[in-house]
Amino acid sequence: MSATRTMMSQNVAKDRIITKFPQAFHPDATPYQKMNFHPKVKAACTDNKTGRVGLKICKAVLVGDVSVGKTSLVNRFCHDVFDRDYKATIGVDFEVEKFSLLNVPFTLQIWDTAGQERFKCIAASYYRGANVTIVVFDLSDESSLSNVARWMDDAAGNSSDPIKFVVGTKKDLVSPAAFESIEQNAVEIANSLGAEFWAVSSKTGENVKEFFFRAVALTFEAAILREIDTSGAGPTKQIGNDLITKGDHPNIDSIGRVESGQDYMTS
Ligand SMILES: Nc1nc2c(ncn2[C@@H]2O[C@H](COP(=O)(O)OP(=O)(O)OP(=O)(O)O)[C@@H](O)[C@H]2O)c(=O)[nH]1
Ligand SMILES: [Mg+2]
Repeated sequence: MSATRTMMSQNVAKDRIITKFPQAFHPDATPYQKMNFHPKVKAACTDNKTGRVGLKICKAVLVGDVSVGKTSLVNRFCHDVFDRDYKATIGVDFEVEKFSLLNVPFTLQIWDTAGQERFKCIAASYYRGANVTIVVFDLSDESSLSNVARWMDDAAGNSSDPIKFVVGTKKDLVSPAAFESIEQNAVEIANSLGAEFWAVSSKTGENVKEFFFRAVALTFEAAILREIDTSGAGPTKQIGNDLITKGDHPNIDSIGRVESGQDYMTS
């Protein structure tokens, strides 16, 4: 997390506070059709009772071909920087980001894996238990899109029903006409995989924060709903207060996904 970022209470930076439910990139390119936080989730957050909950830190994993822009996407979001030079990721790396949603602290580990084949077996051991699977491809390189299904299979197949995204990067490199054409294909593929589609540019920053906020909100909501369902005692615990440092490998519980097709319009 950037040291210069203004910190608020609970050590959450000002620009990591989510008060409104972030919307999908495209309403026809998502299985997550809800428009607002679930009323039960809002009630749980308003209640704000302390205590421990089984849920630890949630985990997001980025996978995809070599050089599609996974590290750049993480660096743009976590550090607001962009590097034109390519430095291949060796094995895996991760960042920890703290958020506040509806005044409740929530922490996401963002795992950045290597696209190079020779690191695949290392990266694969980190897929397990991911709450969010993000398959990244390069909007300026059709071949990276054709590998999306395979990456999703590998990564999401090792997790328990994660929230799924297909993210096209380098939007700044494609003309509007080229974008329209590849977007159509990408939306079809994302839909067939039960994933939500996004198009971003780590160079300009376009849609990067919006994408991560969306991923965080869907993960948070699913985590709280699962806690409410499994505890049976209702929303009386505080969620997301555990901290980890690099090197820790917590055994994170997988979370249930919010039923798709629901539309929570209540305020
Ligand atoms: N123009 C432009 N270039 C980008 C963008 N994102 C990444 N790049 C460039 O693409 C190259 C590869 O980016 P990385 O983020 O390192 O790719 P990666 O997917 O992490 O690659 P591996 O770690 O090898 O799997 C770098 O030269 C980046 O500067 C983008 O949004 N726009
Ligand atoms: Mg990388």
